[in-house]
Amino acid sequence: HFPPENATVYLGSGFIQEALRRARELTDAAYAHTTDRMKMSISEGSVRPNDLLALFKQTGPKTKAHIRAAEFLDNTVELIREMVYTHSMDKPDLSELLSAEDMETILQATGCSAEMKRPVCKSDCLSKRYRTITGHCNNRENPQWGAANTPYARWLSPQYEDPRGAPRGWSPQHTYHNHTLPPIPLSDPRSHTQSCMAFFRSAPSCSSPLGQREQLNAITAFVDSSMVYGSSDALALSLRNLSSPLGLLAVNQFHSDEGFDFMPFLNRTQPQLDPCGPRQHSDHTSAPQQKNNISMGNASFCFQAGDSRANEHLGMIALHTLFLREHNRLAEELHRINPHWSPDTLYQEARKILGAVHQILTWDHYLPHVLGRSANQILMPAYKGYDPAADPSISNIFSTAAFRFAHVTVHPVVNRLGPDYRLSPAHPALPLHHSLFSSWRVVKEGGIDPVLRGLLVSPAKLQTADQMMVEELTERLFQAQGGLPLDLAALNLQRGRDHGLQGYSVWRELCGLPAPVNESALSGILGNTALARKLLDLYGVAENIDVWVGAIAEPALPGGRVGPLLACLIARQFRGLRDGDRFWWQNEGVFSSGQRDALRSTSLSRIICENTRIQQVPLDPFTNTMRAEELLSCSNIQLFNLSAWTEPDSDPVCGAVPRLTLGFSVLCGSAVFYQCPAGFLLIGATHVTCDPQTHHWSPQTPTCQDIDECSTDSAVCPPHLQCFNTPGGYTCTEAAAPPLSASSIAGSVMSVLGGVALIMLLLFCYQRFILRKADPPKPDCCQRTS
Ligand code: HEM
Repeated sequence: HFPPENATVYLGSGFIQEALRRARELTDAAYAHTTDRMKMSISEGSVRPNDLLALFKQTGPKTKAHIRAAEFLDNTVELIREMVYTHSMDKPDLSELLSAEDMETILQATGCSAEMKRPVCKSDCLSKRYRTITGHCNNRENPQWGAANTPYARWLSPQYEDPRGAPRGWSPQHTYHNHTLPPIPLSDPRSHTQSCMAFFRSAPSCSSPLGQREQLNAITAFVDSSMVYGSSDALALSLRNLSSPLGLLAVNQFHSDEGFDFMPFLNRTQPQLDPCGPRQHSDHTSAPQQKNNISMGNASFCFQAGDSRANEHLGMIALHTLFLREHNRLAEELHRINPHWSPDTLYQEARKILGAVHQILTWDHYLPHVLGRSANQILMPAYKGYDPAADPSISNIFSTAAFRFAHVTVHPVVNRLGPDYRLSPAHPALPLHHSLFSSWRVVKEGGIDPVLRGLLVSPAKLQTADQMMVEELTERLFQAQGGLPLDLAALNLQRGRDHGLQGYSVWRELCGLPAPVNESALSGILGNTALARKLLDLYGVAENIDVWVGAIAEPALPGGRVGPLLACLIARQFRGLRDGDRFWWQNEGVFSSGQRDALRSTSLSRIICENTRIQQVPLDPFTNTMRAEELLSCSNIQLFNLSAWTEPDSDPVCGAVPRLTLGFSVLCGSAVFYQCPAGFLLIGATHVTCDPQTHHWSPQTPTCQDIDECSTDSAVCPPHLQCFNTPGGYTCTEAAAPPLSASSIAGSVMSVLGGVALIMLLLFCYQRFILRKADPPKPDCCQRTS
């Protein structure tokens, strides 16, 4: 079966099939192992900190399918390599040994072929108006750019320890610039209780079958409020309230926040695995009542949102809840001004507004504080319109290192404040690890308002060289969920190696910043000789420093929270996300100029005022508010005026927009699109267009016709019940008689009343003319009853 030396013969199908068979077995065994591990967690009745890491990833069915295919592919390629090596003792170059057909066979068999298929993009007016949920087709030429379940972009090629993707530092003997990479130091307090910290590699993606390992981004890259709506169609659908005619998102059916909604609970099939409830022995600082598991029926405690990290921190829960409420508020308001819009249109328009709001809050209100005003001006020049050549995909360096800068800004204490912005005994301040995965606290401890007030007036942690990350994150991460705690700093460093990120100096060079060649250069860059020495003691040379730690060690730029390297990397990512987004809120044609003007006035404070009971807010929630006197009353905050979303009722050329008496319509360009309510069928065209020649709408306006479910589907009711059609629905009843409509009920009441009146009259006549025979009869009296 094997090619002779120096032959350019391909491996052949028998060989490929054997590799595929063994790789499938290996992959299945790995999945079975994970299932067993999960079963063990269930039988132990606990979620271990490492299981929580798995929860961090958005593993919907589509992501799972891609990961499985990629792992199958990875195992196949690895096996082929091994099989060739054992036979020829030669380091194989698979690109020479696998023909194009062999490669196609492998991609088909593993499922990667289907995963990498170019999506078909719709081009009707409404598809051009709204983003897809998955982010596909934003870029028409490169429809995968920025989409969910695509690999992270690389700005620098990866550097692994072998040609495939072994993590940097995997082999203790492997050296980098004559130095080994440092392991977690032995002085770690955990070394008494655990010899190592479990770590799972990020899943590979299908994208580079024979090349180096790439990781998968399961969510959309775009700042599109996907944390509210989800990044997969299935999740997006499950987050909606499909029975509402208002395009609302589903809300919690068990609890409300004094009239305001909570997110629904996640419907977990294994409630034991839910990490969000109070823990029986979480630890000694919990109040006794918090230690008892509170029953929520069969529902789980974790909230369901568009992003799986929603429950990770109380602040995240509060913000996710806030945006859910804002969607529903917007949809209701839009319905008020456009009652002819369908639930889908209301959902999409509210989603579009929330996406724009999120972009404005991020770019205009948040980023300048991260980069510093002057760096922001230089690195984030004014918007010049959509650039189809700009790739918005999230880069590996951004997610694995740069945007994790914020881990060093996380405060160790979560303040929850009362209406007077003071700590109150009702909801005391919490150590950070008690606020992780603790959704029950907003349900049972005063809703989201105290958490939001805490966020509004508590400063972020200031990063210092001697305490980069708080111990709450390095010593107690997920401790309250049981098991041995994790260390977020160690995870960040190891993740960087797992993803093959190159060292600190190389990234500085990419940014046009001088690479530190010696200790004094590094001391100059870090503004701290002791820190520079410590890093060089550990890593030997600056090229070896793990980029995350090198980057956060740089002092912040004036008015910002990050140093020059992070500013460069973060700004580059955000420029791509802005310029490469066809639905960017300022891109011509996305919103009207009136709508853009309204959007410009948006603020996080306004959203808080409109969706909570909070009465006082800072003018700019992204700057630190020190004193209660600096707060403004909500009545002084500019409200969001949606009048620019009122749809015109006439077209300049064709006049009045043809609407449906029963049914929905929406104007898109010079066309009107129609939809019928559930239970009705659209008869006629799905849309009509304004004909500039005739000045008429054509073709004819459609109508909505009631569907007779009883005659179209005989099995609609159980066999022993009879089906009766009603407008938009049907009923199943035992009685043979049809259910009464409103008009027939009124008719029946009239008949009964008439009958009673008749009897009364007969009685009256009987008494008067039969019992009292002496009186003369009055014919008109009895005549009236006839
Ligand atoms: C209490 C607050 C936070 C906690 C407990 C937390 C925890 C975590 C954990 C456990 C991971 C996964 C680590 C790994 O295995 O690689 C992670 C990843 C990450 N975190 Fe945080 N984090 C927090 C706040 C933040 C903030 C404020 C930001 C940014 C503004 C942030 C940005 C990120 C990013 C970008 C990733 C990588 C995501 C990915 O690629 O999947 N985190 N965080």
